[in-house]
Amino acid sequence: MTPETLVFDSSADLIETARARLVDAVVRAQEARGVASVALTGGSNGIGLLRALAADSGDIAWQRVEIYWGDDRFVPATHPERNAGQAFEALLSSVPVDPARVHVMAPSDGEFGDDIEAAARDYARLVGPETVFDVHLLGMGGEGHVNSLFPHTPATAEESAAVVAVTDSPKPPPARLTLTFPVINRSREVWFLVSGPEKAEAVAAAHDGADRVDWPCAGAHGTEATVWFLDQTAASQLG
Ligand SMILES: O=C1O[C@H](COP(=O)(O)O)[C@@H](O)[C@H](O)[C@H]1O
Repeated sequence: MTPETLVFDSSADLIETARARLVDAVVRAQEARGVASVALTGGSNGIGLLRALAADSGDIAWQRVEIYWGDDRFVPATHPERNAGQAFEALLSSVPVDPARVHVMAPSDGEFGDDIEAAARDYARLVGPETVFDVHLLGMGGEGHVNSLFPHTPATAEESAAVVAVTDSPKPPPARLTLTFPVINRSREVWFLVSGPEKAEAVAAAHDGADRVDWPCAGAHGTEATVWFLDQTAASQLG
């Protein structure tokens, strides 16, 4: 399926359109199935989108949103690099979510202590074989990583486990938990939120059908839609 690629003058414009479309996607999912399911991402635009939603989340019924994370850093719960902590600060502490529907990945001082493999198995059990995200949000690194799936790593090659532990992430912090491609790619919609000239080569590689081993961003797609929200600099190498 051909991805939809939207190019904006600025990341602020990108975020505002993604916000409006996410409100619409969540409301439609709630109308169709009662509960919407969203996988969040960290990163500048991912957290910017959550801030924008805190200001205006339209008709979203927050009690009926299942919230997951695509990845998180395996550091103490209060560490500033936790994607979950940033998401709570940006949005989740100010909207009426159902705590039982907010599925945080374990931190390194949580119930599994520093046993990152046990933490990965636990999140894989939680996600199970059935969970399908209505929208899986993705940021992207300049080398094309999405979630914590980096080029030329076992996590990126994973074909069965839903969640894996990463202990040598090239981007700090080194210890992370991440959803894998089998789970990302059963999402109804996968949205990339990408800005900055350092991301342009990876954006172009994904659009040119690169191998996900080299450019992990090339391997992520939704079953119903794949949408790239780009600023002009990130789109600058598109043909
Ligand atoms: O390490 C990570 O980076 C990506 C992208 O971050 P950005 O600030 O360059 O947009 C993020 O999406 C991912 O969740 C995170 O763990």
